[in-house]
Amino acid sequence: MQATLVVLGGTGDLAGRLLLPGLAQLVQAGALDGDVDVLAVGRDDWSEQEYREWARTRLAEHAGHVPEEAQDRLVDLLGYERGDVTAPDDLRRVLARVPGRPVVYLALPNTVFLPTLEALTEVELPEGTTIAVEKPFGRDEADARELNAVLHRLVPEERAFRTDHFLAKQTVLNVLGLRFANRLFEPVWNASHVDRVEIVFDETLGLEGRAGYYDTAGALRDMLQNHLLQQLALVAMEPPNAVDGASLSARKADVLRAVRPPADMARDTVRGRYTAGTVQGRELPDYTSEEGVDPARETETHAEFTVTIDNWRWAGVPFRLRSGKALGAGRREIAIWFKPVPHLAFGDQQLQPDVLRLGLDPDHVTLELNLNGAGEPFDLERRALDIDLPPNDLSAYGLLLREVLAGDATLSISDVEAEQSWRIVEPVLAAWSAGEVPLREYPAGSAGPDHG
Ligand SMILES: NC(=O)C1=CN([C@@H]2O[C@H](COP(=O)(O)OP(=O)(O)OC[C@H]3O[C@@H](n4cnc5c(N)ncnc54)[C@H](OP(=O)(O)O)[C@@H]3O)[C@@H](O)[C@H]2O)C=CC1
Ligand SMILES: O=C1O[C@H](COP(=O)(O)O)[C@@H](O)[C@H](O)[C@H]1O
Repeated sequence: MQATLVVLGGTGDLAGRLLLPGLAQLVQAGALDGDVDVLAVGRDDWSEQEYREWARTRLAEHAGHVPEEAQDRLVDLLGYERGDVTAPDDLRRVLARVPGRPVVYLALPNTVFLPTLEALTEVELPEGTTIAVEKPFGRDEADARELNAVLHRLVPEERAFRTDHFLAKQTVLNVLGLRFANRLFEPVWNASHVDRVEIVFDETLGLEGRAGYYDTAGALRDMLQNHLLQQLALVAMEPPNAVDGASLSARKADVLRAVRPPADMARDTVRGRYTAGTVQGRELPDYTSEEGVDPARETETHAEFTVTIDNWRWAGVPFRLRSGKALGAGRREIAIWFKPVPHLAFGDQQLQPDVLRLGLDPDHVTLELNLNGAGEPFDLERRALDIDLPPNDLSAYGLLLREVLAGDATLSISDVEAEQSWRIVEPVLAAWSAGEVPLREYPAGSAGPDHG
């Protein structure tokens, strides 16, 4: 059946930088042929032609790898409607233009999700409507509960998608293959053998003109509440009986329920904000002087916390999650640090324990081991087994959009997962807004805030 992807927030950064390029890849792969068109909704007073010009420029900038002919075919599929997505009359007018099944995609700031979904309750939705909501799913746990309640009034859970494009990244998907398609790792994947887990996504990018969304979100809500906790869930969950939406969501929800929020906020959490500096040759201004930023909000651009998991498999193992913007190096990985051997028969050599690193962008797996070195046979050396993962044909957003359009929830987050993730983050938000943890400044281009 013909579907129309209705992108609410169709003039935003996400739409231009990631959704349109993902769609162009799907056009090139023949995955949209004749079945899907796209209707963008924004507040700019643009004609369809003007929107198409904007889209063409964004595609030239961000989809250079997709042949121009496929970009042109996507541009031909694009429609545009001006409207306020929180106004039922505007939404009614937009949906009246949609032939067939609408797939309504909320590419909006998280503060606009609730008024938009409430406005949709006043519109008669066509049979088979799907609704996809970006991350972070709301502002806090109460907001997420309310969003879930409204969403369930609009569509059944199987047609409600809470998207998280990290679930469509090669390395993140590969956590499943590595853990559950190999015999090797699962027997040591527990507190008896694992010392600690780090999930790090450091970015060299700064604000990039996104104050409208980011300055009221901050790094904790933008990255840790969703992308990083989802990675934790995949690393720590019990084996699913199948790789499908229902099984994965159930296992992820179980482990998220068992996560104990940071115990001591001053010790277990770090928040930081970048000042002016140079990142890989590019000058970045102080975050507070970026257009649209209100310094009084004290928005963090770097967030870090350590949690433990109250279950048999993981009791006592710290999971450290960290993400920041404008950092000097883009360390992006899940690192599983194993415990030292119980007895080292090689004299007093000081050895690092084994570590398994699952690297993101570029995607690779590295297993660092202690092995015989050159020269003296029993002088051990650190060696790495390194595997580059082949790039996916589709970007994370290409894959995610394909799944959403097909109604496949494998890469979606369930209502429970969204609420549980807020339950974990909420005490940190409360402690930070009560000033219990200092906001540490770090120069753009540095390694991040000094933990003091
Ligand atoms: N940008 C990114 O790299 C990524 C973003 N995301 C998620 O995507 C979502 C959007 O982020 P992003 O695109 O960066 O934010 P932007 O601020 O760039 O875009 C938000 C869009 O929503 C529109 N909008 C806001 N309120 C209304 C309204 N009442 N009626 C109509 N349109 C409205 C804005 O229009 P206007 O310009 O008129 O304000 C703008 O087009 C967020 O939830 C974010 O977490 C997820 C992954 C990556
Ligand atoms: O969701 C988001 O993700 C991006 C990082 O993901 P990437 O795939 O673009 O590397 C982050 O920059 C952004 O702030 C956040 O909203």
